Formats: sequence, C-alpha cells, structure tokens
Amino acid sequence: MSKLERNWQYAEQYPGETEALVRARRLSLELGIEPVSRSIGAQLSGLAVLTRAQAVCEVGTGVGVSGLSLLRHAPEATLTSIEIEPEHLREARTMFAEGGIPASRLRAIEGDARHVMPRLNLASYDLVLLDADPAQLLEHFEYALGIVRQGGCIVVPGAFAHGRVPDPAARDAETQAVRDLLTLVSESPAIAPMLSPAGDGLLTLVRLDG
Ligand SMILES: C[S@@+](CC[C@H](N)C(=O)[O-])C[C@H]1O[C@@H](n2cnc3c(N)ncnc32)[C@H](O)[C@@H]1O
Repeated sequence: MSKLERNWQYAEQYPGETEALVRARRLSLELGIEPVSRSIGAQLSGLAVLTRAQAVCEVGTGVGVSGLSLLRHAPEATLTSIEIEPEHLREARTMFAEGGIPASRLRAIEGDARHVMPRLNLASYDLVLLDADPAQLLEHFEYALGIVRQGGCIVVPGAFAHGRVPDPAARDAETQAVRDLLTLVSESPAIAPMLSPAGDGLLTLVRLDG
C-alpha cells in the first residue's frame, strides 16, 4: 500500500460514528445503497456546524447515513430530504426515528429531485447535499444554486466518480457529468470550490454572490 493510500485509509477509519450511523450504514450496504464514507460523514457534520445550519437540503436520502451526519451536531437544523425510491425513504424514516431525530426536524419528500427542487424556497438553505444520480448532477446543481443562501454550501460526494474522474481514459456519461461540474464551478466567480480526496472525493462549493 502506498503512503497516500495509507493516509486515505487512516482518514476513513478515524471518525467515530453514533450507533444510529453504524446501524444505517450497515443497512445501506445490505440494501446495496452506497452511503457517504465515514470521513465524508464527519465533514458533513462539521459543515453543518460551520454554516450554522438551520435549513439543510439533501438530494438522495438513501437510508439516512448522510442525513444523520448532517443533523449530528446541528440541533437547530431541519432536514429536507428528497428520495425517489419509496422503499429507501421508508427505511430512512425508521433510521432517523431510531436515531432520535424528531419528525419536526425531518421533511422527507418522495419524488424525483428534478420535480421537487424547483418547488423549494429560493436562497433559503444553508447547506445542500447532492448525492443522487450522477447523470443528473448538473441539473441538480442548477437547482441547488437557486436554493442555497449566500455564504452557504453545496456539497457533492462522489466527486471522483469511483476514481474515474482523474482517469483521462474514462469517458462515460456519469464521469463526464462530474467533470463538467468541476470545470463549471472552477470558472465561476460566484463560487469558491474545494475538492477533498476524502471518500470518493468531496466537492464543497461556497456560494459567494448575492
Ligand atoms: C448514493 S445513494 C444516497 C446515499 C445517501 N446520501 C447516504 O449517504 O446514505 C443515491 C440515492 O439517490 C436516489 N435517487 C436517484 N435519483 C434520484 C432523483 N432523481 N431524485 C431523488 N432521489 C434520487 C436513489 O434512489 C438512492 O437512494
């Protein structure tokens, strides 16, 4: 194992998780839903604190690993979580309830993010997580840009598309969609982008303009 791989592995194993997170992660893997990695979960928890999050939106609930992470250290925050698969959302509701998240802090919306996001209030979210279908990432990003407040963040796990983004030979549509987003935000004067090698890559975008 190279030094970089050892560093990465150490960072992934370092964060502690609550029992609820351990349970949700296990269920997620059993159901074949890829949850955010432990280090990304820890970064989501920290970002919710740093942005003083009160309103958080996530696209791609899964069974709740990212959502539980987002709410972990932000007791004031409520989560609007969008999921297209009813079965995933049903399991997630159970995981949130078992994790002690009261129903008042969770607005779980079943539906396609492309239909739900345009109905959300503009410039009113402190933090928006995009973790659904990579092929729809650019579309989700455009909506996210509309609903995040100035100084708030849009967070995109999977920014390396399973390691394919840095590989010039990888030219599939999903990889290309992530590359297109990386290029778009790096050229935008309205966004401060940060790309971390945590998990499968975590892209954090701070909205700068009014
Ligand atoms: C990678 S999993 C999310 C994992 C979750 N964020 C976690 O860390 O536990 C992606 C989820 O997005 C959902 N999804 C895919 N396309 C969607 C869409 N257009 N709108 C809403 N949800 C979608 C899938 O059903 C799946 O549950």
